[in-house]
Amino acid sequence: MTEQHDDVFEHHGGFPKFTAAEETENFGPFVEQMRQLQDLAVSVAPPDDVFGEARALAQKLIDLLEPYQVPEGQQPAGRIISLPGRGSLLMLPWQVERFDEGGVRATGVFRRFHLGGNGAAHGGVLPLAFDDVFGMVVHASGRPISRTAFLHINYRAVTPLNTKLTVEGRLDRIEGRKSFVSARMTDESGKLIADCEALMVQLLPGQP
Ligand SMILES: CCCCCCCC/C=C\CCCCCCCC(=O)SCCNC(=O)CCNC(=O)[C@H](O)C(C)(C)COP(=O)(O)OP(=O)(O)OC[C@H]1O[C@@H](n2cnc3c(N)ncnc32)[C@H](O)[C@@H]1OP(=O)(O)O
Repeated sequence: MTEQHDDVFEHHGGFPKFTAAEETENFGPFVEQMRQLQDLAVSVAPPDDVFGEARALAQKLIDLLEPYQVPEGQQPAGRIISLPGRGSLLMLPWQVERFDEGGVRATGVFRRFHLGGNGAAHGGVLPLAFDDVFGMVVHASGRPISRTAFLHINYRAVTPLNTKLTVEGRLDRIEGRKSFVSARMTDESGKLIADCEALMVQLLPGQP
């Protein structure tokens, strides 16, 4: 943690105390355009001079945005719960539909960017989806921010791309610092795609 962080944030455990950010006119559409670019970057095969043009345009974007970097917790990305993936490019572009003590439900699709093989989502993106939902489950149930100690996934069926899926997660039980959580990923017919159990451990003061 830098001195700058200490000035700006109240801490709990090793995490800064995050606050929600306001949605603005251009940020959400910008994130969606960046996602479209990610999908295209992994799915196009143009002549090399087209990549040359793309590089030049990308460099313009980098030059435009680079002066505006801020410390963790001050950027809108990841802090706007009304946006898919809370506006974070790392998170899946899913929309939170329920966020309360009874649990968290998010719906969305895996896109071309998430392709593993043979038209299915990469197995590594499912833990990302579940882990983020569990972070929100802990937050929504009023528990202190915790870190994932273990996360166990059962892949029950091939995970399709471009198909609306739902993840529902909840807090099952609490033992001191330990929150035991579970979640299910289903398709619109209710078919189980994957289920997951995890242990989230509340951080002690000073723990990173
Ligand atoms: C923003 C605002 C606007 C919108 C609102 C949105 C809100 C959204 C909020 C947020 C969403 C996003 C949040 C994302 C969250 C993601 C979380 C992560 O992915 S964190 C990264 C991955 N995880 C790590 O890096 C952990 C690394 N490990 C550790 O740091 C330690 O191992 C830790 C803290 C987990 C435990 O270590 P110790 O030393 O503090 O404690 P010990 O004594 O080892 O464990 C405590 C108890 O837990 C059990 N335990 C620990 N690990 C276990 C394991 N792997 N399996 C079983 N039991 C385990 C132990 O046996 C012990 O149990 P006994 O108290 O004895 O009963």
